[in-house]
Amino acid sequence: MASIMQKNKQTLLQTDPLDTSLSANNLSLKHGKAHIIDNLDVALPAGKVTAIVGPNGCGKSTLLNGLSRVHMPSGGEVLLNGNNIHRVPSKEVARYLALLPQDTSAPDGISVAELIRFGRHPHQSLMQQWAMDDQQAIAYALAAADLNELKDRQLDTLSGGQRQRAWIAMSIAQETPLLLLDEPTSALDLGHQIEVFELIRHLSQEGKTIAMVVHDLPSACRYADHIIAMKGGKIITQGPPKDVMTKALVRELYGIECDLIEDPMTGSPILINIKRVKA
Ligand SMILES: Nc1ncnc2c1ncn2[C@@H]1O[C@H](COP(=O)(O)OP(=O)(O)OP(=O)(O)O)[C@@H](O)[C@H]1O
Repeated sequence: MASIMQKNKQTLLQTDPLDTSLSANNLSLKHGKAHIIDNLDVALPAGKVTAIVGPNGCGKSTLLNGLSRVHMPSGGEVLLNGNNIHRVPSKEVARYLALLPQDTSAPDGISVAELIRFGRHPHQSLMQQWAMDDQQAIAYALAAADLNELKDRQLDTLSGGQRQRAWIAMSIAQETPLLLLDEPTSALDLGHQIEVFELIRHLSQEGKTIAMVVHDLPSACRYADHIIAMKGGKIITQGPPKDVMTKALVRELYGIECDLIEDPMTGSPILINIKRVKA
């Protein structure tokens, strides 16, 4: 039995974050009997920020969960560094890939610092439970998510936005080359949204590959290098924001008319004159 397990397990070892890759071939994902994603091919550009956009229910979270091994495919495969992710031991996957899901839950009474410490679990072994690296990663994550003043508070006493920052900090503390974030700024005030998006950009400049589900199109265009636009479980277009974001796409995705202008500071597309055309 042990030798069969050994044979099926695959090893990933990559030291340069830019060598870490995540892709899917012919990926199909179901909820119960409902086919949500069918035969989808996707590859996250290494070292870049990818924003996944599309209307409610189009399958963005399902795709992210499929890519991160949370959701078992009904067909096709997800490849982490070229290996079928379902054949890689969980702890090894967790050293490469962190997922911040849309719905999070934590044990009752846990503090912010304790939650963030969970992020270090994949790096610990029986021989070495806690090291200087862990301490530094936690200090970095606390500062990055602006949580130093809240680190001893119980998670369930925080506001929704504060709690969201604590979960972001946990993902950052995991120090993985791949970060998959499902609506990481949905509960944040404008100031903290910008901080989180700038942190995401900074992490990608350090070589991390990041995919985030975002509803706010101007933020997706401003902070992502690559947009994946989804509808009905399919990728309808993808590419750099300036190439992808058109009036026709916005109409197709959301049933709204708008004009697009360039942000005078960044050159990224902004929507104006927005009008609903479809009920
Ligand atoms: N646990 C579940 N059981 C059954 N159906 C589900 C489940 N989770 C999601 N679905 C369905 O799968 C489809 C895709 O859902 P998903 O959450 O991936 O969409 P989304 O694009 O992330 O939506 P949103 O923008 O609202 O978060 C929807 O029709 C949804 O109702």
